[in-house]
Amino acid sequence: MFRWNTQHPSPMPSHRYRDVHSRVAVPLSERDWPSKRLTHAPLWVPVDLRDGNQALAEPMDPARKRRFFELMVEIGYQEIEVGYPSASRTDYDFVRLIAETDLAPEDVTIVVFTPARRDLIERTVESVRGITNDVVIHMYTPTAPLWRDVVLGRTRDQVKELVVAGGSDILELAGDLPNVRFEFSPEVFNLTEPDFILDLCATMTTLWEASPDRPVILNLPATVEVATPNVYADQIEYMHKNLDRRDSVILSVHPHNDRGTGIACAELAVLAGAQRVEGCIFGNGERTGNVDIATLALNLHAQGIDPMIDFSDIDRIRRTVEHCTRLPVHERHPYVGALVHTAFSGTHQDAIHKGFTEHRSRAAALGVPEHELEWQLPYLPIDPADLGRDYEAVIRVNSQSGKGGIAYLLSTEHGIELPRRLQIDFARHVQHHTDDTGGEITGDELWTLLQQVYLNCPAVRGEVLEHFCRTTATGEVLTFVEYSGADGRGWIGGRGPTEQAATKDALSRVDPTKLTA
Ligand SMILES: CC(=O)SCCNC(=O)CCNC(=O)[C@H](O)C(C)(C)COP(=O)(O)OP(=O)(O)OC[C@H]1O[C@@H](n2cnc3c(N)ncnc32)[C@H](O)[C@@H]1OP(=O)(O)O
Ligand SMILES: CC(C)C(=O)C(=O)O
Repeated sequence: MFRWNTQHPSPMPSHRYRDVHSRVAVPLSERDWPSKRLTHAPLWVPVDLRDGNQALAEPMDPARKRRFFELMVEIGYQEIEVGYPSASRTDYDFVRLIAETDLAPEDVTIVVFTPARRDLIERTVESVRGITNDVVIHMYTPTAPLWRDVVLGRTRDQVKELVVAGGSDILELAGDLPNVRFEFSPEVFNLTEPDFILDLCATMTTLWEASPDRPVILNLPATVEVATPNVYADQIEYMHKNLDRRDSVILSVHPHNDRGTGIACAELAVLAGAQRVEGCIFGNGERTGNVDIATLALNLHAQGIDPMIDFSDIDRIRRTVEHCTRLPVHERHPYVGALVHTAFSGTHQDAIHKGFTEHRSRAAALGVPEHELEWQLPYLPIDPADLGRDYEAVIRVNSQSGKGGIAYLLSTEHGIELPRRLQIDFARHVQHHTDDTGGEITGDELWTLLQQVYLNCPAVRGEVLEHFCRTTATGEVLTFVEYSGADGRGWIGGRGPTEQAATKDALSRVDPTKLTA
């Protein structure tokens, strides 16, 4: 039999790891999420100022925190985790700044984060005193077996006591503040026994008297991503179906990206019943990061669903985020990377070029502005213009490119539409050039090469077959003549202020002895 797979066992010690199903039970047997659809945006909660910040070698200074917060407000986030006020003076002072100024518009909810430790809870509650906005006090505790054993050194019952003690402290210190609500996160939810999570969540919603008017946020983090996204979706759907007081709970998720599938986890979790998603804009965060809530939002946009956040100037957002985190956003990062709307390869460029032409003529035929017309372009999942990008970088030419890309650059940057047969001829010259240099060739360099090859070359001898006139973006006219010479067919050009002058120039360079005009 044909041996089509010739891979060998690797020397990697994979036997050291256990699969997720032997680490945690996932009791869901009938699942609804696979047949559900995304129809609207969940409540997004950026945690860049807390979870993202705690992952930076150099945490944000007050000016950076403020700039980031202002950006989040400006683009539409309505609930923002602003810090871990008991952990550092910067975080505490930032919460006080919100209390003492009008930095936060009144409809923005402020979230502060605390562990279940009375001294730290006291400091947290102190930090939010005087804030008139809605406030969420977010308490977390490790609950997964490894964390119970190794980090806390407590049994399940003792962890429950810790959670109840923390929850009671919060209630005692902030329960009478009418603008304050509560959030609980069992840390490493995805590795904790489901019955324990249900027990802790029921205990907290009872203790905090969750009601539809004062719902409790239960945030179920994949603190460390350990399974395929369908497993997380099953875990979330199980909670969605079995949580106590479900109508008084806002079910939230907080995926990380250790396996590179944080986005899929969040999307499937929303299908499974999650209503709120915590993450970071462009995915900063511990290790491989928190889930990227910009990509999540734009994935909705690309499906025709309003993300409720304004990414229409994505490069300005990127620059601000890069400034605040001091981390660069990768060129291939979905939606925002410098190269994500660019095609270098010939067949893709050809398709995009044709797609733009079709788009323009469809818009004209329907009498609809191009930026309003339904988007159907090959290889471009969304219109870069929706994100404030122009079309300049959509096509870039190197040795992988073909005539379509070259023609596109000459057309968009120099206003000149080459006839198809000339495109084919010129593409051979460009290919030699890019093979020699090994690099990219810009629109201006293509223009220079075009002039070298056809306009600044010596005259030729041959018989004129056909000629084409083209007007450039600067108004100059170029005439290209196809001729048949001793070595076969070729092209040569001439230029002038008018068609007549350009044609006369071009024809004179084919065979001056036959010139009659
Ligand atoms: C998943 C997450 O993102 S969780 C957030 C993580 N973020 C941070 O840790 C950033 C800010 N943290 C800090 O500044 C500090 O760790 C502080 C101020 C919170 C505590 O500092 P320290 O008192 O010096 O404690 P340290 O950090 O060394 O150790 C943590 C202690 O808290 C315990 N602990 C950890 N999580 C929790 C929790 N959620 N609730 C209660 N206790 C906790 C640990 O078991 C350990 O206890 P031990 O000292 O008895 O062994
Ligand atoms: C405690 C929660 C919210 C968290 O940051 C995590 O698990 O990553």
